Amino acid sequence: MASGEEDGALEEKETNNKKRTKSIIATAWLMFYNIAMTAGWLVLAVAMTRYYLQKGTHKGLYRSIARTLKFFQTFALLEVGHCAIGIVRTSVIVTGVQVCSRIFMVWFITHSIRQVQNQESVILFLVVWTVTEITRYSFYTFSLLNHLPYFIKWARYNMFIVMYPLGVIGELMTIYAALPYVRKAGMYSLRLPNKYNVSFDYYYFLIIVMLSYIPLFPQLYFHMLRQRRKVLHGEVIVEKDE
Ligand SMILES: CCCCCCCCCCCCC/C=C/C(=O)SCCNC(=O)CCNC(=O)[C@H](O)C(C)(C)COP(=O)(O)OP(=O)(O)OC[C@H]1O[C@@H](n2cnc3c(N)ncnc32)[C@H](O)[C@@H]1OP(=O)(O)O
Repeated sequence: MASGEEDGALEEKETNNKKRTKSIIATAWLMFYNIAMTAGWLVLAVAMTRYYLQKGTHKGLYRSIARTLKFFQTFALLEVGHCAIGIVRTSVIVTGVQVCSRIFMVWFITHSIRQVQNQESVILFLVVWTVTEITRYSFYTFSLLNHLPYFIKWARYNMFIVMYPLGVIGELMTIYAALPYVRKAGMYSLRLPNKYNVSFDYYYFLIIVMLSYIPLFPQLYFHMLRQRRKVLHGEVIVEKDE
């Protein structure tokens, strides 16, 4: 009987040790990830400011920062993994929509359709993303260190109220500007007849993507408003299973 109890206690101790090791590794990784991302977006902020001050125009700005932007925004795909393996308490779906829409903007719009790269709307979403991400990743970094300055917490849960709609306006205007070029070039489209007997029109796909902002964006926005109430006003919010 006594030996059974001892075995149980030993097992519990081992499980706790494993959990602790796992959480130390996860915290170390998140620390590295958040510092790297804060640094990446800071580099982008400095590069954009320098370009604009030196050239006095936004034309050519996107091309000058494209590589760094593509690298750090693509790296953010790991965030979906963080949620999926449970090292951060965030919904995979919410994070997935957020990250995928950004990856889509970077690779399948701005990178692929050169003619839109000098649009003001590109600069709009770039500036908005940069300000948001510097705040967000420094928020996570300082939270992990248990030394979160109030102004970062405040900025994280207030700036999005304006930044989110501005970012969406920039993104939608850029996709809209891309439409005529996509139609003219028949880009990423598959016409019939072909050996697979399927057709795909990227032009109409983009229109569907634009329309999908209508149901999806409010969900992200209201998710952030709930997070804001929870973190800034201490409200207890029962989240539905996502
Ligand atoms: C095929 C094509 C598909 C296209 C589809 C198109 C449709 C798209 C429609 C929508 C379009 C959106 C466009 C977006 C534009 C912009 O981004 S504009 C710029 C403004 N943007 C924002 O302000 C972004 C706001 N969004 C976010 O912050 C997140 O991405 C989020 C996932 C939406 C919400 O974040 P969430 O993680 O839920 O909230 P938090 O409060 O920050 O965190 C919750 C807890 O998790 C911890 N945590 C999360 N990440 C980390 C991390 N990296 N490191 C450490 N910890 C992390 C966090 O600390 C919280 O923990 P607790 O405090 O313990 O709860």
